[in-house]
Amino acid sequence: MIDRLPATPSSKMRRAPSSTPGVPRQEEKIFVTVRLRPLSRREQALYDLIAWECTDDNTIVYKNPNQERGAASYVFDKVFGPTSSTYMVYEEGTKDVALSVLKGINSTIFAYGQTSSGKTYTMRGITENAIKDIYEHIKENPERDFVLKVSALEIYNETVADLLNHDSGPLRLLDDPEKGTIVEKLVEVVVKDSQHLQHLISLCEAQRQIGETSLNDKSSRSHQIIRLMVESSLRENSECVKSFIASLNLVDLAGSERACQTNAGGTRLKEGSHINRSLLTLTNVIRKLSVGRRSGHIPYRDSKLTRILQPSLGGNARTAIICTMSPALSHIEQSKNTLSFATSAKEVTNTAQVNMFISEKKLVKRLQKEVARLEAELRSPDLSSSSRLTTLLREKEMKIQEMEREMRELKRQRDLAQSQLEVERTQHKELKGLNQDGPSSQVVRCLSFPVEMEARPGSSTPVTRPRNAFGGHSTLRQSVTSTDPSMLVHEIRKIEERQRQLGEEANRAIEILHKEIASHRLGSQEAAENIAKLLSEIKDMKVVNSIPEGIKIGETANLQEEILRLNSQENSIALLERKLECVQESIDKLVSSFQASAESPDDKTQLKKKRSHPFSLSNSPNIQQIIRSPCSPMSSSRKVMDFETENKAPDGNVYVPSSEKNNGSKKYVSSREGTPTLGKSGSVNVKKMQKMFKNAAEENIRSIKAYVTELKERVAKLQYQKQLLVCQVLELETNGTTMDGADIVEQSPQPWPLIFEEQRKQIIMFWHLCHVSIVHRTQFYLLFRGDPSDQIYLEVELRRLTWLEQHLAELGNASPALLGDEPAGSVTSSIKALKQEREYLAKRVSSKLSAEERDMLYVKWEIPPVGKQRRLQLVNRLWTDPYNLQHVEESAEIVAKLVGFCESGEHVSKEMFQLNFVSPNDKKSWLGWNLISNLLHL
Ligand SMILES: Nc1ncnc2c1ncn2[C@@H]1O[C@H](COP(=O)(O)OP(=O)(O)OP(=O)(O)O)[C@@H](O)[C@H]1O
Repeated sequence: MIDRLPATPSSKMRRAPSSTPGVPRQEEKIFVTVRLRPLSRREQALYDLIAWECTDDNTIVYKNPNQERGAASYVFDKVFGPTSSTYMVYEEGTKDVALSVLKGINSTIFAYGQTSSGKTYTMRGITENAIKDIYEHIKENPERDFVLKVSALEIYNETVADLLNHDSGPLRLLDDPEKGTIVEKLVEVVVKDSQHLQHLISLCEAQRQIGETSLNDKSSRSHQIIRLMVESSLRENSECVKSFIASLNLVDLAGSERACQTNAGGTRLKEGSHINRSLLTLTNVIRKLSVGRRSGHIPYRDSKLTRILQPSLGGNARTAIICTMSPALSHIEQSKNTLSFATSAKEVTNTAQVNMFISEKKLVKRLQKEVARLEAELRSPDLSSSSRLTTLLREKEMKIQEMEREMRELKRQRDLAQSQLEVERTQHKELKGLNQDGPSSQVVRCLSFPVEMEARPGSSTPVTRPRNAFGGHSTLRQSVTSTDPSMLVHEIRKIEERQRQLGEEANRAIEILHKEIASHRLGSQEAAENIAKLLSEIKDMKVVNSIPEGIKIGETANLQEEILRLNSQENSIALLERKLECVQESIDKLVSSFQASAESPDDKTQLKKKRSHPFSLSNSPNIQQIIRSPCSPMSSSRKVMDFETENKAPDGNVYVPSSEKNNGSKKYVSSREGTPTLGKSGSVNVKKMQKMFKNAAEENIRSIKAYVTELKERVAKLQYQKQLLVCQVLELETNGTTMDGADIVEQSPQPWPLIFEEQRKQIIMFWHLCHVSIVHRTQFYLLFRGDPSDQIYLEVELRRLTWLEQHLAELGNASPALLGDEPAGSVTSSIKALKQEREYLAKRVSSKLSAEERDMLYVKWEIPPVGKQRRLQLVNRLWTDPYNLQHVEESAEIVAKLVGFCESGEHVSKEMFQLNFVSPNDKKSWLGWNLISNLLHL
């Protein structure tokens, strides 16, 4: 724990750079106060004059009573006049520093001044108050243990003596590399309480060298240092082993004196010269320190006093100096010297820090406690292990119960699946029995199954499965797993029905678009051309999109025929899709040409355009119907609501004074902001109207665009559903030629995440076997991550790959990798294509990956540091291990970066993802479907 340092006047404080990690240091200047005593009886008797005055708490002024001239003033941290009590001096000048010792910070308080100026008088009071406060603090902090030790010494004639052990004789000073200067054999007494301490201090005083001078009856002839060591730590039961330790030095210096003033001779003269010499060293040290440590050598070693006080002078301590002064004019020179010393002292900076140490005693106790605890644990091992075993057993039991429950559920599901399979087998055998003409006609016979069997009473064929409406994925999945040909035919028809509805919807949209555009005939040539083009495209679309309604589900259905028919329709679907794209492009052009014309600065042209193309939405009443259409992405948006409200006829007009002062006419505007209406004067805000019309038209076209996009996506979805059906037909055909009913895949119901993992593993394996483009693998892998809606895509991909793999095995030389472009290619060419793709990706390594990323990948993928074509080596290692899922994941990440699959920011719609083996960036549409048809050779 690190305690905050005691408060210090902010003017004196600044943070030190943290040089000692873990221990806070604080730079702080010495706190300097001046105390001016009253005139002594002796001075009064001599009619001495008062030469000093404390003008405020910080300023002392010299006023020469004999001269009228101006006075010199000195400013310090605190100045105490003759009426100030010692308590006040303690409270305001030294208490804060003194009590730092309780928080682990060394502190020193000393009094400096000429002889008889009041040093001893002041220090005595300060010591008393400090002791009182220290014990008060100890009382208020019972959670801490405090240990106080006291030692005392005097330096008399440059000899150090122990004031608590008078018989010890002169003591030596030793230099300790860690502790600094120490006084050898100095007795340290453990203090019992405050009285004990007071008593010890009084003993010291009694031992101190005192002599009578002409200035002071009891003049201190030595420097006295009382050192109080304070150790504190948290009490026994605490886990904290850290303790504070610090010392408080209470220093009463001997007074500087002038022999002429003290009338000293003999012993006193000798004492005086020693005193003055050591005080001179102290002054030199202070002066040097005051101009900064860079000023060079600091002469600490020139006196014992400065050696001992070294840490307090610019070192690890907080220091307060009280400079005592006589107010007498007769001592003016000495007083000025004192103030000069004080002025230097206030510039000296100390660096105090909290002194912490690890209490060995506490550490030992804590370790002993820990050992005892461990021993106790060791002594009763059975207890702990048995309770652990019980917990483990309970956990195991719960697991077993859970597994049993799962087994029961699995059994139930298996029985259900088996009974379903039985039904399937019976059905299949019956169908097989109808056809004896070989594999292909077998399929035809299968497909000749009556479509609406339930509707035919008296039918001999049992119908066990209810015919669901063909709607969402769940129904589709059910149909996928069933592989019932009649269901397939039924589903194909349902899809067609949906497709037809979609077509109708598209036609309606296009018609409205047509009307809309017809009502907005633009004036410019370019726009007119655009419109003409758009109209012809729309016309084309209507032709293309008219999917024959006449095809009715006949008495019998043939899957082969169905596929042929689907295949022929496919062209029209692809055409529809392309046309939708053309319409979109035209709309884009229309918008841009309209914007260009609207931005024209020519007001006349604007007006002309406005007149000829009033973009009034009232011209297209059906547009709201489109927007409200359940298929429209705008159907529920707040935008539509605003749009409707914004454009309807205003409820009432509000009079607004016109700002156009040129005609001073009054103008009426709609109560709705921005919707103009004709004013009584007939003036129209043309620009405003143009802007409004432009916004409305743009909004309209945006809605249509969104709607066209949605149509495209829905067409794409239908395509996938169809693809899935075709795959089923293929599978059925293959099964029909090679297997009997027993070979129909028995699927145990599994949770989707497991199915997903399984299918994805298979797909990865097929990709590898079929040398599929690694860009395709990456895109598919990253797009389909196990969402339940991914089922259909995985199903299609898996079926296609299964079929392709079989197909390759049969042909021995087909090309799965180039399915989109070369349906009849060879394995060799697909390998070649893959190689080219890798070379292409290798070229992107430098531009798409940073040098750092490259280096990291080279290391990770173990590409030798020297060697040619490191980039190609890296790419060649991608997607090479289908068994290692981490390898697959990492390969996908790298390829995605190389092709910018992730960074493009574009939303890659799953529905729009084409299951052909080319990049989705390739603009070709529906190649996947064409490919399947081609492979079917239909
Ligand atoms: N602030 C004060 N108010 C009243 N009397 C004071 C004050 N300061 C000092 N005295 C008196 O002045 C006399 C000299 O004081 P003191 O002995 O403390 O001086 P000193 O600086 O320690 O002298 P020396 O250096 O010679 O030891 C004492 O009689 C003391 O009582």
